[in-house]
Amino acid sequence: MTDYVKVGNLKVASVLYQFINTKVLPESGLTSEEFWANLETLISEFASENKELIERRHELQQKIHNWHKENKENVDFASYKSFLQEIGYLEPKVEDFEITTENVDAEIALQAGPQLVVPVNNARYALNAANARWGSLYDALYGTDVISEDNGAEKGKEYNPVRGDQVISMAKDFLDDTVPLKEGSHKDAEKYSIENGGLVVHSKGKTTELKDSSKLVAYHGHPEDPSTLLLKNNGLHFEIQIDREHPIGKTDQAGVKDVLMEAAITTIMDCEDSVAAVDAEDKVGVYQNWLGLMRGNLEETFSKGGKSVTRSLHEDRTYTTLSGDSMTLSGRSLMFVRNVGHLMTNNAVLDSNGEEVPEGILDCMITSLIAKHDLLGNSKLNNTAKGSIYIVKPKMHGSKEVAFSNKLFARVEDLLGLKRNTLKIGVMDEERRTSLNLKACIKEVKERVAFINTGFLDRTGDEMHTSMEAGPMIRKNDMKSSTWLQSYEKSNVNTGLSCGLPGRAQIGKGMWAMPDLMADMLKQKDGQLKAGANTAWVPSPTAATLHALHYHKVNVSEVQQSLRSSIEDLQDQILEIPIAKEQNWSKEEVQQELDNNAQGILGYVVRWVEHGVGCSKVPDINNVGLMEDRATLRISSQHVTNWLHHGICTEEQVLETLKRMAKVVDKQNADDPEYLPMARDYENSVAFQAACELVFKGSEQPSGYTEPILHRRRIEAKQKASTVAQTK
Ligand SMILES: CC(=O)SCCNC(=O)CCNC(=O)[C@H](O)C(C)(C)COP(=O)(O)OP(=O)(O)OC[C@H]1O[C@@H](n2cnc3c(N)ncnc32)[C@H](O)[C@@H]1OP(=O)(O)O
Ligand SMILES: O=CC(=O)O
Ligand SMILES: [Mg+2]
Repeated sequence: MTDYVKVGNLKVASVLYQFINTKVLPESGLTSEEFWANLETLISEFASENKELIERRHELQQKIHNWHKENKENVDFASYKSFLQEIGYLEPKVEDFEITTENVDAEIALQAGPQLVVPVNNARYALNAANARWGSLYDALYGTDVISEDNGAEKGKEYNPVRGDQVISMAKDFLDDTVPLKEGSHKDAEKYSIENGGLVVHSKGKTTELKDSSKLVAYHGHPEDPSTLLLKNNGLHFEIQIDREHPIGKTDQAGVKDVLMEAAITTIMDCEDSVAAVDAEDKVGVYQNWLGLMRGNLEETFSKGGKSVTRSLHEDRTYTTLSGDSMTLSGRSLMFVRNVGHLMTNNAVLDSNGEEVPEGILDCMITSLIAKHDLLGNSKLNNTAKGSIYIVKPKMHGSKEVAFSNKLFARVEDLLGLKRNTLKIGVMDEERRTSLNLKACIKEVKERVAFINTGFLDRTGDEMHTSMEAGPMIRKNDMKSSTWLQSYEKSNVNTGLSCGLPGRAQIGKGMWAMPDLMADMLKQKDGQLKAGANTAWVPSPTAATLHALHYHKVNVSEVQQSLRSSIEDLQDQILEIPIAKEQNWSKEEVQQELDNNAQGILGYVVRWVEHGVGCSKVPDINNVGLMEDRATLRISSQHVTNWLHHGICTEEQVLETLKRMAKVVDKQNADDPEYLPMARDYENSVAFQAACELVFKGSEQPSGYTEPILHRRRIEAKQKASTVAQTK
């Protein structure tokens, strides 16, 4: 049971009330009385409109379901499109305009580079993410499958010089590609020095220089024997680190011990899909880490490799420039915070009618208040240099919902004493109604937009749910090459370019969801840059370091410039529904699809519901660990629902599959002493029942979202665990 304090006409969970009053409000410029009164004002002004927007989603969805039911035999594209226009799902075209966002930090406006996402309630990971601005290339290559373990290059327990040599060779290839020498290769370098303000590379009794001398920016140590060389290419820095005493440096003829890459330029501290926060207590867990990041004092102590480690935020990095001045680069990734969307409510605050308030409104007010500390200089480690607060807003449907966020942000600015447009917005383009009307959406936030990003995972879930009645969908893995998805990705870039985002805001692309397949990522993820994105999501710091290599190869601003000449309207292609033209799947293929979906759903849900873990690496049926979050769950559950709905499989078959896969997932978790096996008692396993509900009641879920079921089931599991604890 949650304890509440009555504050004005609100009831505020005691745990939140205490946290805000004692930890957040001091030094924020607001008194407790002001803050809670302002929150009440905000809720009274915005909660009912928020509700209406959700009802509007439902109303449009019902009309679309009905249209498909009535037009099953006879799907005529022109009449489908005019129907969508009539109901307001497709919005009127918008005149050309350009965004005018100001005071955007260089990491967003100017630098192209990786964007890391992390569940903010995990302090260990969140700190690691903030510090992932800089990452060791040697470690990233050595520790991943980028270097194969064949021919004596296995990782093993001790350092393996065969593998190490391959790492060093790859890193030097990177140097030759990025900062080539006038003559010869970095592989032959015997000594680096700085003479007359330029890099001199000594090799075999001769010297050479950089082809482009401007790429050397600064250094550490003595010019004749530097310990660090700071270089810059395509707007991104990296360091060649030299130490002849170091175990690796000792083996290198030039003493190079590592190449340190500027990696996660920006990080999204996530309160949304990678987090399980269902009540006041959980929300405080989320907010307190964000507070620690914004005040620069977050710390976490944990044990790693048998040792106790305390992790805190890294300091900035200071260098000597070639003219002898001092220069500083940020030691940390520039942080965004992702709020939740408009859908959910939370029991952390109850309104005057005793109803839970919209969680998105609460997030906006509290995460902004917390970030105000950064603007006030209350942190020893600054986030923004431009006085901005960066909020990612997910899962908005169409321009009215974006306009609502804009209005909400402006009101929060007033209530917190922040200048207009301090709160910048990152618009996730991850719902069909937003992709189709993106220009109108951007227009609503044209003075505060700091990014658009194709969240293709949620977007795929929405694609399937919106057209649930149109027919059975193609297989999940075929979605990536389907017309709608490719056109949506292109259209997002086109729209971003035509609305003048370059130089002011990011055009971003989605997550690499296979955290262990780094060799594949290295081969493929530059495709997002070639398609015009100046940032793309990675799941881990290691992935950020490796993905940074792509930005050195591809000059995104040149790509964006060249794409401007081929901007076209792709709305009709985006509207192409990915239903299977022929349903000639073999029995085995159907079963394989179900097995894979069921394994992913159960593997993720069991940790969400029973342990409150919002993002997990879950093996698929080929034993590849996949990053699963609520968006990937939305896809898998909606896919099963869709095939069930259209008779591609039966209810018995799905239940049998879920039960069989529950045993597989139980086995995968057998080493965890806290784990509650699902197969022991399917009926009473809250996680198993949640998974069943997600697929068997999938058509009824708003936009196919998984949050309503996950939250309810997590609350149930928490209550069950506390009853068990009390009876012990
Ligand atoms: C559709 C969407 O909305 S996508 C956005 C939401 N998704 C995300 O935020 C993905 C975030 N990623 C993660 O949570 C994790 O990488 C997972 C769950 C996918 C895998 O986690 P694990 O199985 O623990 O990874 P693994 O064991 O390989 O690595 C753990 C190490 O990497 C670090 N790490 C992994 N992911 C991250 C991350 N995103 N940020 C910072 N550090 C990370 C951990 O801190 C840990 O290092 P440490 O021991 O020094 O603390
Ligand atoms: O939020 C990202 C997505 O792909 O969904
Ligand atoms: Mg998403």
